[in-house]
Amino acid sequence: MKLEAKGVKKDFARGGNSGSVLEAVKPLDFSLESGELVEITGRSGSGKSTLLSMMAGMLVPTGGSICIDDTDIYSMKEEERSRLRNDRIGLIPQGHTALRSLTVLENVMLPFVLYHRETPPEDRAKELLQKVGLFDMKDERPNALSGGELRRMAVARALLMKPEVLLADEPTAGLDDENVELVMELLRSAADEGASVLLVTHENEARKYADRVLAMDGGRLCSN
Ligand SMILES: Nc1ncnc2c1ncn2[C@@H]1O[C@H](COP(=O)(O)OP(=O)(O)OP(=O)(O)O)[C@@H](O)[C@H]1O
Repeated sequence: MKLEAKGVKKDFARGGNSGSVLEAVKPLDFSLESGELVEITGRSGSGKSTLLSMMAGMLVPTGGSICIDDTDIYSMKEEERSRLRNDRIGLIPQGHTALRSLTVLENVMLPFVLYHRETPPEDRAKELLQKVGLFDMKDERPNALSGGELRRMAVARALLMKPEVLLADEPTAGLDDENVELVMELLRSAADEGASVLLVTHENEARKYADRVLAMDGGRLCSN
């Protein structure tokens, strides 16, 4: 699946009623093909997460379009876009997004629970928990997990539905070298199996897994 940003931009209102605007993402073009892993680096505040949220169908651009296989996702009805997000896009957002009332296994199965009615993919969820080293914690509640363990749980959740597009915002934040490698290998495997993978990271270690490394600076994207 091809994910493409065409002249996409995002402005945020700044300074209350002063009418000033922050151009968090300046008009840019970017495309992500099946089977490739692209890394975006850049200073804090340069617009990386804003771009990723727009690509994920979570944040309406101020201008331009985000297309999946030539369909503008923001021209879809909200319900259709949310189904597309759930079925075809795996998102690892910044920070922690665990539901505290569910177990680790149930948290990983969430993308399934939201829309599907057939047999839950429990075996796949367990296999992913094994891969991220959390199988023994599958029945715990998220508050028993460390920050790094919660990140790894989010990686397993994003991979559950074998998404065609995987968008990861700092998926290795707070992980030790061994776990950075483990998570990067999972993202690389997803790309090798045909997913389009976009990764925002400050992690130097991630470079060796990427097909392309781009840098964001002041809302602009350039090759690195
Ligand atoms: N909802 C919002 N409302 C107003 N300004 C915002 C909003 N979200 C982001 N910004 C601003 O847009 C700019 C880009 O933010 P963004 O989170 O995309 O940066 P980033 O490169 O991902 O940073 P970091 O590496 O720290 O996560 C920042 O100046 C930020 O303050």
